[in-house]
Parts: sequence; structure tokens; C-alpha cells
Amino acid sequence: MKILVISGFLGAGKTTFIQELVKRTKRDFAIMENEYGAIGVDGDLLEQSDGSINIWEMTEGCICCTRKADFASSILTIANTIDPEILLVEPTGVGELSKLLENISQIEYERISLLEPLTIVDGSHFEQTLAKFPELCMDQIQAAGTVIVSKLEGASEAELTEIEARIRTINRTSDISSLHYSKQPDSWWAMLLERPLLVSSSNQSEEGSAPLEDRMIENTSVKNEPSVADETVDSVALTSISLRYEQELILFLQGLTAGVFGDIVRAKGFLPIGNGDVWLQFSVVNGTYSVTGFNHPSEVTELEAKGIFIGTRIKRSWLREVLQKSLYCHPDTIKEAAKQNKLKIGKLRGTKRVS
Ligand SMILES: Nc1nc2c(ncn2[C@@H]2O[C@H](COP(=O)(O)OP(=O)(O)OP(=O)(O)O)[C@@H](O)[C@H]2O)c(=O)[nH]1
Repeated sequence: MKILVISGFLGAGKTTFIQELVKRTKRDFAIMENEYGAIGVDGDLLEQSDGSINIWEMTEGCICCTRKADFASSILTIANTIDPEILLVEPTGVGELSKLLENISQIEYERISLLEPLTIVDGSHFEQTLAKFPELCMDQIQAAGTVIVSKLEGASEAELTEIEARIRTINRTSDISSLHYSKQPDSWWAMLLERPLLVSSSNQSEEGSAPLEDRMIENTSVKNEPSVADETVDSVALTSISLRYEQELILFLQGLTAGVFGDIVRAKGFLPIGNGDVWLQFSVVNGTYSVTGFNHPSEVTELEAKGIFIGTRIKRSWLREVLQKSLYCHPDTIKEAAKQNKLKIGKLRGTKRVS
């Protein structure tokens, strides 16, 4: 089993990229999703776009630090049971790629090998994200074998050259793809699944990128940079959410991006509108929101409305009051919902979801 880690900051476009990778290469994949909050959203979205793929979700904690041991044992379980050709790993947007690679390299053996990791960077907010989360973003870029720039589909040649040069100042050896991946040829996609990560300098290939242990040394210098990342970022995960009208969702998202519910860096989820005939999916990143249709597979009863909100100074009770209105009005219902949420969270931990 080969492992391809697809890293990138919150909302950079990791899940969207994975959907395209699966579509373009049609290989035998399994996917491991690590969500920063207490519940997973990406697994459901991926399942919607390709119901035939095995998806694992690990929530509540980061596989590069607090859930290290669970992550290692899940990888071994996947290798020994499903044994896909390639396991795609999407860490949380606030995970350090260098630490994660270090963890995985410790469980590498003849049946498990690492591919050169990818980091997706949001080209439309590159400088802002880097300025706000320097340690994290630099780590993700420096440890990547290929840095892929998203969200610059309409950029000019000059803009692409500029961002490429900027990324080059952070990582001297990686491949950089500033051309949007939707325009890349099949050979480029195939190449992403073929390049092994070199773990020690003694294995370095002639044309090769820096091996893993050299990258780690490089990264120690970054540790002294100021960072506001891990310690201050918080998350709220809500289930059983709903709104009465589509317009209400727009108003809520406008409030969210205006800072009414705290300083939200990332939000995403899906929920029913009105009597549940219409479901909508929402996504908030870098102060902008998007709303798209969501085909709720009504025969799958376990798929529940959910939303994740990541940021600082989050107004939890306000979010609950707006999105769980029906629950909020009745104290007994709140208690019951809290009980059910607890059970649900427990059930999701490290479990395998096979469609
Ligand atoms: N225009 C454009 N939008 C994109 C691109 N990639 C992602 N998006 C949008 O950006 C938002 C976040 O995309 P995701 O793929 O969910 O990002 P992510 O990195 O998986 O997010 P987290 O896992 O929550 O950190 C969604 O609204 C996407 O539709 C891109 O290349 N171009």
C-alpha cells in the first residue's frame, strides 16, 4: 500500500483536489480523513462524489500530534484489511506535515511506503494565510514534494510566476504547480502517484528532491518563528442543524463572515431547509461563503445534518441558537440531543465507513 498525504491549510482545497484526483486517475484508493472538530464533514462529501471508495474518519484531534498512536494503528489495519493500492491521507488544515511524515515513516515497512507528499496552497489568499499562520504554512510547504496552487484558475501568467517565485523562497527543491490542476495533463496526475518519498539522505536520487530527514532539519529553524496557530484555534461541531428558509442560511453566513459569531477561519457543513425536501451545503473560507445543493441520500438514515466552525472566540451558544433553534426551545429536547450527539461522536471515532 502506498500512502499519499495531501496537506494544506484550512479550506485550501484538499477535499476538492482529492475528488479530482480520484476522478482523473481512477486507481484503487482508500481515503483517511482527519477532521479538526468533533465530527467529520468531508467523508460525507467524498462519499457523495464517489460512493465506491472506502473512507475512514478520525475526528477530535490531530493525527500529527494527539492522535498519533490511533493513526498508526489505523494505517496498519487498513493495510491488513482493505489493502488499497493507494491510501490518501487528508490531515487537518492545522496539522504539521513534517510531524505527520515523521510518524508515518516509523511504520513504513515492505508493504507500506510513502509517496512524495502534496501541499495545496490557496493562491488567492497566500500572503494573508502565511502572515497569520507562518509556522504552520511554512512547515506544510517545506515538507511537501509538490506544492499545488489552488483557486487561481483565472490568474495571468505574471501572477502565476509571482506566486511560484514566492513559494520557491520557502521551499527550494519541491515541484510547484501554479497552473490550476484542472488544466494539468494525465501524465502529471499519474506522476503524483509514482514518486516515492526518500526517507534518508543515503537514498537520495540524482535528480532528487531533498530526502525526508534533511527536510526535518530545515524545519527546525521555522520553530522559532512566531505563530498563533494551534494554541488559539478552537472548534465547534454541531449536529441536528436546520434552517427554515434558504434566505435564512444566506443571512446566517453573512453574519458569520462579518464576525458576529466570532473570528471564524473555516466553516462547512450541510443541512435541511424547511421540511427537509431541500438540503444545502455551505462553506466559509477567508471571509467568503458559498452555498451549493446537496443531494441527501434519504435511504441512508445515518447521514445527519452537521456543521463545523473553526476559529477563535467562537460564540458557541449563538451558533446553537440559530442553527439548532428547534432543539434550543425545549430543554428536554436539548438534553436528549446532547445524549445522542455524545453517542454519535463515540461511534465515529476511528470507525471504518464502507459504502
Ligand atoms: N475557485 C476555486 N475554489 C476552490 C478550489 N478548491 C477548493 N475550492 C473551494 O474552496 C472551499 C474549500 O474547499 P475544500 O476542498 O473543502 O478545502 P479543504 O482544504 O478540504 O478544507 P478543510 O478540510 O476544511 O481544511 C470550497 O468552497 C471549494 O469549493 C479551486 O481550485 N478553485
